[in-house]
Amino acid sequence: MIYTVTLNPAVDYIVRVSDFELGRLNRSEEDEKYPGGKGINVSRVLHRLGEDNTALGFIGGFTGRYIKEALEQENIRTDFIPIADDTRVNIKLKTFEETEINGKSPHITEENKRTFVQKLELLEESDTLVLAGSLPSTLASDTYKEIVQSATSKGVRCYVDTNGRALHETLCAQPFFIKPNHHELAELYQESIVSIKQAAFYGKRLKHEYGVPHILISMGSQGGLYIGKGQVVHIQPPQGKLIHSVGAGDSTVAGFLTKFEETNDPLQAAMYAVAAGSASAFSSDFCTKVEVDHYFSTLGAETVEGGNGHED
Ligand SMILES: Nc1ncnc2c1ncn2[C@@H]1O[C@H](COP(=O)(O)OP(=O)(O)OP(=O)(O)O)[C@@H](O)[C@H]1O
Ligand SMILES: O=P(O)(O)OC[C@@]1(O)O[C@H](CO)[C@@H](O)[C@@H]1O
Repeated sequence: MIYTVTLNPAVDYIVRVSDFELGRLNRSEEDEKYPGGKGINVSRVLHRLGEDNTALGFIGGFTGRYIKEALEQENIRTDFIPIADDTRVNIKLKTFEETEINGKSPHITEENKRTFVQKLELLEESDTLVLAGSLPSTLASDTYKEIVQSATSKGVRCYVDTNGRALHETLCAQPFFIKPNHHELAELYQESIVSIKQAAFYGKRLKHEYGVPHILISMGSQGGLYIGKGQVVHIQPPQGKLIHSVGAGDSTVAGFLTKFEETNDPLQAAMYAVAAGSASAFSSDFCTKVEVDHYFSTLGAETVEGGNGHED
């Protein structure tokens, strides 16, 4: 079974205002609400790609109820832990550019955390765990690291998509897969990364230092760079018009996981990941399987260095 974990979910409130002015009353032309948070987005895309999964995490209040109901309407199983505070609301303001204001995280008590850890104790060897998004501020920065250590010791495959200190600490627990974007990778090394060559350099360094088996660096309109054993491969994204980039990275994670489960081939998985990320970036909601399969059939991969892309 695949489980996604969103410790800090959100209702994503997407507001379109074409002539937005700071300090004035602005009225939206269109607004939409979605159940959000990175793990929840991964759950939604996995489901669209045909992968049965269960969404875990903490939810509370009217916003939490909305998330649970919205997921259940899409036939996605949930097993959230209720908390006292309201789940946050994240504002995605679309003017001539995209501006995000992510809400403050709710309080997670020690008791909430204990209940969650007990739930994870039931994981089995054949399970896959996706840990995605920020940590609520009341949880320690090594929370993902602890979860990955414990799950990996049982043979559970852990996919991690987070940033900053939480990512840095989790690397020591050697998750099966990580998907930093190039800004997150740059932050780890306090460097600037803009080119594929720079991303390859720091991605290889990260692999050498921490031994994470599968690293996919997402690079927005430059596609993705996969770094595996003896493989450093760049996948150029398909052509298309950017409509909504929020959740493109989560679609990338879901794409990799879906194809890897099917083929056990990381290069195919990385290509499917880029196809899924781009298909979501090119639509106003998330990608559909038809779109992802179509883009996947058009993609190629180019070895940056370190083998022909098919070595293990
Ligand atoms: N402008 C674009 N054109 C084509 N593909 C894109 C574009 N932006 C994003 N993508 C696709 O989506 C994938 C993930 O994008 P990105 O690197 O921006 O992830 P991210 O920063 O984690 O995103 P987010 O946090 O918004 O979910 C890319 O690897 C690429 O395949
Ligand atoms: O604040 P975090 O947890 O880092 O990111 C949360 C978030 O911005 O990420 C998702 C897109 O990837 C959105 O659904 C959500 O609002």
